[in-house]
Amino acid sequence: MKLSKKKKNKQTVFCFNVQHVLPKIFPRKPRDFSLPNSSWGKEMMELYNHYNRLTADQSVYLCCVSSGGAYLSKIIQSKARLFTRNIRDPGAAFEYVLFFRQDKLKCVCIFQAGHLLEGPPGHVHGGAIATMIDTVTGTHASLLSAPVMTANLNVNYRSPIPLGSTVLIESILDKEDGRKMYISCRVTSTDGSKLHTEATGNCPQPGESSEGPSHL
Ligand SMILES: CCCCCCCCCCCCCCCC(=O)SCCNC(=O)CCNC(=O)[C@H](O)C(C)(C)COP(=O)(O)OP(=O)(O)OC[C@H]1O[C@@H](n2cnc3c(N)ncnc32)[C@H](O)[C@@H]1OP(=O)(O)O
Repeated sequence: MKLSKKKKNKQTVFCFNVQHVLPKIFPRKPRDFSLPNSSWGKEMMELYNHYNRLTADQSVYLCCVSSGGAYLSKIIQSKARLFTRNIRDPGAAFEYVLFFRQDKLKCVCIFQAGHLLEGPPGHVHGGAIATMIDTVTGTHASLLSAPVMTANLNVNYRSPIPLGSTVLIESILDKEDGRKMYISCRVTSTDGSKLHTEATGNCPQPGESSEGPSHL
């Protein structure tokens, strides 16, 4: 993948290490699902290496175990898994890694869509795309403040994503208004030439009276 000079300059600021945040949230050392595995295609690897080079350390995150809410039964709590990381077969479903700019105003996610995510024949299911957008906007908003819940997500599907392909999901903070964070997101081909999906989300920090994201 060739990156234009302009794009390179823009991307050199992605250097926030999400792992620094994790110990506060997850008491056990999680398996890092964002590390490369044998299912990652050439494009996914090249992009990963590109963004990783811009970081001082490995700027990757993700764990599959959810700590679960106190209201859950012990059985459900022990079996709870982060939805996007609950399929152990590498490459079968959601393969992704997130990078954040140091000021946290922008985030980029490299996403390779596996064969279990089929919707229309040969293409990715709209719910799977929305799941990834929700993951990116929700994680982005959580890093900006504190764990959030998605209150509203508007998704416009512009062109289908071929199954097995790698795409970029980029989010930016549009506006912060008290507890509410407005984040917009674009899913594009890796060279940015094709727009697949656009979305806007409102992710407030839950108020004291609401249940809140106890799993984070
Ligand atoms: C720390 C680093 C961590 C990093 C590592 C993270 C790891 C993690 C990885 C996984 C990342 C996955 C991320 C998934 C994110 C979900 O998928 S969350 C699951 C889906 N969402 C839900 O289930 C939320 C259900 N809804 C609710 O619980 C409550 O409605 C909410 C959203 C918490 C808000 O309730 P509340 O706190 O009582 O707030 P409320 O006063 O009603 O409203 C607050 C403000 O938001 C506005 N609002 C409320 N609802 C709406 C709406 N639907 N539309 C527009 N505005 C609304 C209100 O108008 C209000 O505005 P103001 O009046 O203040 O101007």
